[in-house]
Amino acid sequence: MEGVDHLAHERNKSEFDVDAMKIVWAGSPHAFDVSDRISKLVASDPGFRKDNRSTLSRKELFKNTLRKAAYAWKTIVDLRLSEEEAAKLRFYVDEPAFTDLHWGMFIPAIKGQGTEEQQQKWLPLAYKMQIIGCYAQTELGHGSNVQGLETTATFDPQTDEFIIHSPTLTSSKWWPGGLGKVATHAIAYARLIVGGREHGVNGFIVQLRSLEDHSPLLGITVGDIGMKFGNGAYNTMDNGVLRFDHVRIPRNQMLMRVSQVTCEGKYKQSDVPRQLVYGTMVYVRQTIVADASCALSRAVCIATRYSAVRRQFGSQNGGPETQVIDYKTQQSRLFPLLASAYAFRFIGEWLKWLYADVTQRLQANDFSTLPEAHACTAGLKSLTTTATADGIEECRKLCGGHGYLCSSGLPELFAVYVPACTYEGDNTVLLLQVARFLMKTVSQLGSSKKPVGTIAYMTRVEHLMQCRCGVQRGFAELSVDLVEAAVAHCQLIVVSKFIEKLQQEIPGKGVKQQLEVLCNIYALFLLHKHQGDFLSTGCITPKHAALANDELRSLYSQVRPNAIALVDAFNYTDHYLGSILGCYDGNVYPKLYEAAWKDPLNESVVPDGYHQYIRPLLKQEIRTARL
Ligand SMILES: CCCCC/C=C/C(=O)SCCNC(=O)CCNC(=O)[C@H](O)C(C)(C)COP(=O)(O)OP(=O)(O)OC[C@H]1O[C@@H](n2cnc3c(N)ncnc32)[C@H](O)[C@@H]1OP(=O)(O)O
Ligand SMILES: Cc1cc2nc3c(=O)[nH]c(=O)nc-3n(C[C@H](O)[C@H](O)[C@H](O)COP(=O)(O)OP(=O)(O)OC[C@H]3O[C@@H](n4cnc5c(N)ncnc54)[C@H](O)[C@@H]3O)c2cc1C
Repeated sequence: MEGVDHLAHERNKSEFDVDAMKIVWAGSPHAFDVSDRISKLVASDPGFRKDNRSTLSRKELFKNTLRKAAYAWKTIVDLRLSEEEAAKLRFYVDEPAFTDLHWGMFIPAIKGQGTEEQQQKWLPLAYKMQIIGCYAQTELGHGSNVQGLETTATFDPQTDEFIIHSPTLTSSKWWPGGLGKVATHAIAYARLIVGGREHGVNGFIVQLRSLEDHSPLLGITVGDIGMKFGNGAYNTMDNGVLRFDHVRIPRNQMLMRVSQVTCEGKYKQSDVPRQLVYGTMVYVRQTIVADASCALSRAVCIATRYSAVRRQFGSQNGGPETQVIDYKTQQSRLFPLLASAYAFRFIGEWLKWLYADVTQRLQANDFSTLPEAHACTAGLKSLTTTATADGIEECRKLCGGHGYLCSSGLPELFAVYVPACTYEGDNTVLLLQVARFLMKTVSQLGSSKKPVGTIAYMTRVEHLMQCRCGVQRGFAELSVDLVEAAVAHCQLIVVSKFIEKLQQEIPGKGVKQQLEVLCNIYALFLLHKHQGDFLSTGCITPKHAALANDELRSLYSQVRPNAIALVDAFNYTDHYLGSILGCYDGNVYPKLYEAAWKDPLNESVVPDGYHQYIRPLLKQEIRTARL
C-alpha cells in the first residue's frame, strides 16, 4: 500500500546513527545540506521528470535534453544558486548533456592552460553561458595517442593568425561531447607548426558556430556521430564530428600558459612540464573517481533494497519465504560492492585533496608531485570505473529478471556509465602509465631519490630489484604483468586511504564501527579474490587464506542487519534513483505492475500489426492444421 514503509523492519535493525552516516557520505554537514536541499528541489519539479526517456525517439530525446538543460540554467539563475548548488543541480538532473563538457572540460581547460589575460576574456562569457564550449581532442584516427593527433595549427606571421586544418579524414575530430549540435566554441587540440617546425600538441580556442543563428562558420563542417550504446542513455548527448578547412583564428586564441608564440613567430616553451597541456584530463580523471562512487552506490542501493524485499524459496510451514538478502551467495556478491561504494567515496575525497595540492604546488612552479598525481589519477580512474561498470552489471544480476526491466533503473545506469572505462583515457592505456611510473620508481631505488607518498612502500622491494635488476625484458613484453602490478598498486592506495579515513574523528553512534566492517570487507574480499597471487608470492599461507574466508563470512553477518541503513545513508531520492526496485518504501510489486500498463505497447489491447501480420499467420496455421 502507498505510504507504508515495507522496509521499516529492516531499518529498525540498524545498529548505527544513519543521519550521522549521511554526513560522512556527503563529506560535511554543509555538503549534506546542499545535496539534500538540491536533490529534493529537482525531485519535486516536474520540469525535471525522467521516467519517459526510454520511449522517446533520438530527436525527441535530444530536444528534451536541451529543454531540461535550459530549464536547469533558468532555475540556477532565478534562484541565484551558487556554483556548488548549480553543480549539484546538474548532478541530480542526471542526464548526459552538452553542459557536462562546457562546465566539466571547456572551462577547466581555459582555467588550467590559459594565461591570465585569456582567462579574463573567455571565462566570463563561459560562466554566463554566452558561449557554449566543448573539448575537441580525440580524432577519428587517434584518441589514446594524443601525440598522434593530426589536426594542424600553422602560424601565419603575415596576419598574426593560426590556420587550423584537418589534413586527412582520420584527423576529423570525433567524439567530443556537445560538439555535434550545440557548442559554439571548442578547445581544439592541434599540432603547432611555426616557421615550418612542429612543436607538439597544443590547445586552441576556435569558434564553430555563429552566435546569431547557430550556423557553422566558414571552413567548419560539424555534425553528430550517430546513435550510441543503449536506447536513452548517452544518446541525450551530441557527441560530434568536426572538420576544419583552413580556419583562421587570432594568435591570442592559442592557450599559452604552457607554450607561447610571439607575434614575430617565435616559439617559447615555459619552464613548466609539457604535460601540463594534459592538465584538463588529470582534473577530469579525479572527478571521475568521485563519480564512480555515486554510480556504484546508486546500483548498490537498488540491489540492496530489492534483495531485502524479494523473497524466494525457504518457506517453513506456510510461513514467508526467505529474503534473498539472507542467502550467503547474495551477500558475497552484494556486500563487497557496498564496501566498494564507500571505499571509492573516500578515495575520491583523498584524490580531490591530492589534485588541489598539486595544483597549488604548480602555482609555485613546484612540479615534484606531478608524476605521482598523474599516476594516481590515471590508475584510480581506471580501477574505480572498471569496478563500477562491473558492479552495476552485477547489481542487475542480483535483481534477477526484474533487474532487466528499464523500470529497475539498472539498464540505463549501466548504459550511461560504461563509457567511463574508455573516455578520459582507455583504462588499459592509463594503467600502462601507472606501470611506467612504477618502473621508473624501481629504477631509481638505491639512488638518493627515495620513494615517498603512495610509493613509499617500494623501498621494501629494493633488495629484490638489486638482485634482479639485470633481468629486464622489454616493457611491452611484460606489460600484462605490469598492468596487474599497477592495479595492485592502486588497490593498495584505496585500502590505505580507507584505513586513514578511519583514523579520523568520525562522530555518530556506531558509525566508525560500520565503516571498519566495510573497510575489512573491501580488503579481505580483495585478498580472497587475488589469493593466488598472495599465496604464490609467499605473502600469506594457506591458513591465512582460510582465516580470511572465515572472517569475510563473519563480516557479512555483521553488515546484514545494517545493509538497508547503509544504503539509506546515500540519501538518494526515488527520483534520482529512477528505480521501482530501489524505491525507498520497498513497495515494489504494485509499482511494477502499474508501470507495465503505461508502456505505449499497452495503449491498445490488440497490437498494431495484428491484422497485417498475425491474423494471416493464424489463418494460415488453421489451414495447415486442416491438411
Ligand atoms: C565528466 C566526464 C565527461 C567525459 C567526457 C570525455 C572526455 C574525453 O574523453 S577527453 C579526451 C581524453 N583522452 C585521453 O585521456 C587520452 C589518453 N592519452 C593520454 O593521456 C596520453 O596520450 C598518454 C599519457 C597516454 C601518453 O602521452 P605522451 O605524451 O605520449 O606521453 P608518454 O607516455 O610518452 O609519457 C611522457 C612523460 O609524460 C608523463 N605524463 C603523461 N601524461 C601526463 C599527465 N597527464 N600529467 C603529467 N605527466 C604526464 C609520463 O608519465 C612520462 O613521464 P616520464 O616517464 O617521467 O618521462
Ligand atoms: C562517451 C564518450 C565520450 C567522449 N567524449 C570525448 C570528448 O568530449 N572529447 C574528446 O576529445 N574525446 C572524447 N571521447 C573520446 C575518448 O577520449 C577516447 O575514445 C578514449 O581516449 C580512448 O581512445 P581510443 O578511442 O583511441 O581508443 P584506442 O586507443 O583505439 O583503444 C582501442 C584498444 O587499443 C588498446 N591500446 C591502445 N593503445 C595501447 C597501447 N599503447 N598498449 C596497449 N594497448 C593499447 C586499448 O587498451 C583498447 O583496448 C569520448 C569517448 C566516449 C566513448
